[in-house]
Amino acid sequence: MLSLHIDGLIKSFPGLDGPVLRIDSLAFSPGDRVAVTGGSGSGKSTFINVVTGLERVTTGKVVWNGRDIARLSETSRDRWRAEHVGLVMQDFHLFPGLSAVENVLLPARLARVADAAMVTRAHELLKTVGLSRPDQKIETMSRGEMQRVAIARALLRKPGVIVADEPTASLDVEAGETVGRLLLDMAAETKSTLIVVSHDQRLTDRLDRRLTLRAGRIVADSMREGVAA
Ligand SMILES: Nc1ncnc2c1ncn2[C@@H]1O[C@H](COP(=O)(O)OP(=O)(O)OP(=O)(O)O)[C@@H](O)[C@H]1O
Repeated sequence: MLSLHIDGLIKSFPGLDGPVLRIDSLAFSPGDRVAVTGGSGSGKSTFINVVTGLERVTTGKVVWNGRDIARLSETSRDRWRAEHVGLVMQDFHLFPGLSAVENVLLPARLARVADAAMVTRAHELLKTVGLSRPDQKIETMSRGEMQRVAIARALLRKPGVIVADEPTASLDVEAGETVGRLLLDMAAETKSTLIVVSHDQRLTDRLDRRLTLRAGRIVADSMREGVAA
């Protein structure tokens, strides 16, 4: 579980009139489950990119458990992210030619931390997400199955925070329901802080807190009553 404190964050791109993201102050407690919503171009992906260190902020602090990742070099941010963040992206970022279990293990192998226990965990995670053929090649899987592989991969190293960008967007209702539930159940199991960008109301209604972005600003930040587990 990780806490997040953002302070004086500005993200600008050259050639634009103003910042695409501006957050004066924001805090997530360890284990928070937060939905991030907002219209197209409101800054949701930029928010994810800066809180995970994929992008460097222009100014400001992004402090995870006391560590300001905005001050780290790109290499150190990459290392920090690999250790602490489970990323589930809309387009999966899986590798064709590799099997389901090879995809789950790939980041850990690249980080040289894939020991026997992790191989066992990869197989267990695939079972948990409902996939019984660990050796099936990615390119032969349905989109719902691919998203489950991506979730298993994100959870392999028991990340302190899971960040999912539109995890149900390209799935039909039933697969989206399954993937949403898995994400919540598994975040609870690893006690991870959970940040989900989504337009899927069935999914966002299950989260405790909802941030709404407009033109790069947080325009609403609400706790939800009677959240379904
Ligand atoms: N690398 C970049 N260079 C210039 N402008 C950028 C860059 N990345 C994002 N932007 C701009 O920043 C704004 C926010 O983009 P962002 O992708 O964060 O929005 P979003 O809320 O995720 O949108 P969508 O829901 O359409 O994916 C947009 O106006 C976009 O054009």
